[in-house]
Amino acid sequence: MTEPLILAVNPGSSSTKVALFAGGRELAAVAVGHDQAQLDAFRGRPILDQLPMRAAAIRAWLETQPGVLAAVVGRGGLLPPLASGTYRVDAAMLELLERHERGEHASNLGAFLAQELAAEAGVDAFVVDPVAVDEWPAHIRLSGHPALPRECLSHALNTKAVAKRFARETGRRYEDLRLIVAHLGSGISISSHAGGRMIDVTNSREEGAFSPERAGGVPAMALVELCFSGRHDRRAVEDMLFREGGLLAYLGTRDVAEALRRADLAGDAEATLVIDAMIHQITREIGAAAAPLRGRVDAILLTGGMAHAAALTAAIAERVDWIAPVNVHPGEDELAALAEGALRVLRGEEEARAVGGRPHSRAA
Ligand SMILES: Nc1ncnc2c1ncn2[C@@H]1O[C@H](COP(=O)(O)OP(=O)(O)O)[C@@H](O)[C@H]1O
Ligand SMILES: CCCC(=O)OP(=O)(O)O
Repeated sequence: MTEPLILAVNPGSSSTKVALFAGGRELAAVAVGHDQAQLDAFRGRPILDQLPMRAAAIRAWLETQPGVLAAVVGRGGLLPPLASGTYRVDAAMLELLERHERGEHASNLGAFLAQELAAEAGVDAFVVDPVAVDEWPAHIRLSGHPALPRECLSHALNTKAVAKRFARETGRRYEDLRLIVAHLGSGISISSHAGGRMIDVTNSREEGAFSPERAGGVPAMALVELCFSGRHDRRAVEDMLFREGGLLAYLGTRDVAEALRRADLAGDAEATLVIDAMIHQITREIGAAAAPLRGRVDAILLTGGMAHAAALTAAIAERVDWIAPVNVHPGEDELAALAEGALRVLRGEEEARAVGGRPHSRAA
């Protein structure tokens, strides 16, 4: 029997990663680049304005690929807090994403792209483990003021996929492991896992370590001063924190390999200081993530684009391997995790959920 052909779509801030899978096997993949001039034209506009451009780029690639699709699956965006799993894209989900009450992010495009391409092929559209996956116990939500609750937004898709892969490879069940997963990409989220749940995680939009382009947690009173200084409007402050913070703000580059080269080969003191600071913040958060696990941690998993840099992962491991052995899983496994999530539903191993809470019937 031939395996169903699944198109997986992962919209990022500057590219859309796309792959075709036959069952769990990747047949072809591409990162459809969107050039800076194209992206600049969308600056300050709603993220959904990018839909026609991104859909056209995927369609052009898809036309070069043989085969008949069985499903399309996209990265899930800033939906209301959800359980981990595969969700059918429906009108309620699209309406929630259109309202973007939890914020704008490239992942909000995933359901729309999946829906549009699936409709053209006459098949179902899904998202898997959206960034809004929330498995927190109640006390984790308190920040220190009731007007400012903590929010769970993270790289749930890659984090869960890497944790489950580690479990498989070591012959154990994810549910039986106590893990810390550090997703080290353009944004950073560092999570504690126990009993098959992500019981705490630093929100990669606004907490924790600074990253190649995000400020992470910043001093609150200084932020208040900045916001009311009259020198910056709301958009400018958001950009300082979200797209133009971290490494980019300090060194003028979000390219970690370049920053490491500058620090190491060019002996650039500023680059050395900033890299040291980022390593310090990452390792401090990993240390903090051990507390909810009572210090009983089976492994620390380092993943995301930055985990390609051996010098960086070695420096992190050296500071945290007193907690647990450190395993490195460079890059991200998001397209495969998307395809696997859709496949579980197509094979009847999992029932697709609906954002409304109840599982969808196939006819919905
Ligand atoms: N070989 C590498 N060495 C060092 N840093 C890298 C390497 N490859 C990617 N990165 C860094 O990883 C970051 C992007 O990570 P990634 O997980 O692809 O994030 P996202 O998908 O959120 O854009 C970039 O800042 C990039 O500089
Ligand atoms: C919004 C939470 C997930 C996140 O930060 O993803 P990216 O790093 O891909 O922007």
